[in-house]
Amino acid sequence: MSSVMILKSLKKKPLQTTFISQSYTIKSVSRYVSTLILGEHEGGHVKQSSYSAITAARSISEQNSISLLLAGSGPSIHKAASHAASFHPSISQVLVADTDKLSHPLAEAWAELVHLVQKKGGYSHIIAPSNSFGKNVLPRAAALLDVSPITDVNDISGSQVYVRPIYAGNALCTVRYTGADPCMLTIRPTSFPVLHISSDSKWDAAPVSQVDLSTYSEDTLGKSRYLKHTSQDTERPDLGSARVVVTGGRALKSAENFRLLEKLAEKLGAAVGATRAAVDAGFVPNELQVGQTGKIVAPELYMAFGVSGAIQHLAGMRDSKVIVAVNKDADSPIFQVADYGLVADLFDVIPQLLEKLPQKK
Ligand SMILES: Cc1cc2nc3c(=O)[nH]c(=O)nc-3n(C[C@H](O)[C@H](O)[C@H](O)COP(=O)(O)OP(=O)(O)OC[C@H]3O[C@@H](n4cnc5c(N)ncnc54)[C@H](O)[C@@H]3O)c2cc1C
Repeated sequence: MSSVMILKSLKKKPLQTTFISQSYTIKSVSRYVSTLILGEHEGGHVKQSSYSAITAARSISEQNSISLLLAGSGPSIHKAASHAASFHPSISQVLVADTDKLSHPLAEAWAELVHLVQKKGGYSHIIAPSNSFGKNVLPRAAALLDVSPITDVNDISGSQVYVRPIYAGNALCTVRYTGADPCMLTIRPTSFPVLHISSDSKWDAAPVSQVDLSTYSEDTLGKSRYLKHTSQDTERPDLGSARVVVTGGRALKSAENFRLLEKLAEKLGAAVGATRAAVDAGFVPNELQVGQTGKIVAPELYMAFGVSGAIQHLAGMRDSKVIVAVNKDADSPIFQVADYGLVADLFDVIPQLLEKLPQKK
């Protein structure tokens, strides 16, 4: 690596844009705030993205009364509910909708459930993570409740003022919600780190209550049918929540060459990501795509190999804490967002990294 040039660049920050009508002023409105979080669970545990939604709810108001809604059937939902009830003192209650009709997270069935729970609970806010689950369920539930949702929120400046990216993340837009309750949001989990509390803190676990499903309408349930669930069968961390991500672009040239990146990921305990060009070329499956039409990630370390840095790709990774880019072309746009840049051939760099990095224990 001796003959390569190292670039240190200033990260370009997205433009901050405020689209608030002049007649409004930003101030926190003092009123009773209660939030329903749409929670996802797997294997008896609530997913981290749902806990990020709790952090977002706390940003709306510290006095927020937060209810976490879980749905499904069997012992795993009760295990997840019991974990969640003692996860953080800001959780006021855990609601469990225990029915076979919700064993699989079908959007229509969930939307109907949210409609029912909102009618009973009268929450001022409803929040879901901005992932396939939240993006699927929340707009449908919003339509049933006749409100307009705000999506992809990455900052909260008051109980009704939210920041969200526009133009593929090149500008941030501040919006004020002026509609009727509930104000419905999808939030970017990477922007709201999960709240942790020291293990010696003591508080009473939140109550776990069953949702009364006697009026749960099944009318909408015939519109979609559950077929099967496939998930990444890997010991590597999940791309959406990994601390380190190594991403390859079109320059990798083949699925076989992506094995190099996988070996690097194994050494670093990282998740593997890819650009859309690499996915479209069939080097890796679609679920590894990072970007505007792929996953949004914000790891501690993002390493991009042979990635040009198209705006649609940057939209999915520019919030990463440290970005390292390796590219043959010194003028490649990826260097505008990189903290550390290496102008080099990835086929020289990756084998050297593999040789020098110790095996992860
Ligand atoms: C509506 C829409 C949505 C999109 N959504 C996404 C999205 O979600 N995610 C996404 O990634 N893209 C998305 N795209 C595509 C995006 O515009 C780019 O085409 C894509 O990101 C480019 O991928 P790439 O960087 O792998 O390929 P290229 O742009 O072809 O870049 C390859 C890079 O590799 C470098 N290189 C070549 N050989 C080597 C080598 N041996 N060593 C080191 N460097 C080398 C080159 O200098 C170049 O910079 C979208 C496009 C559209 C229109």
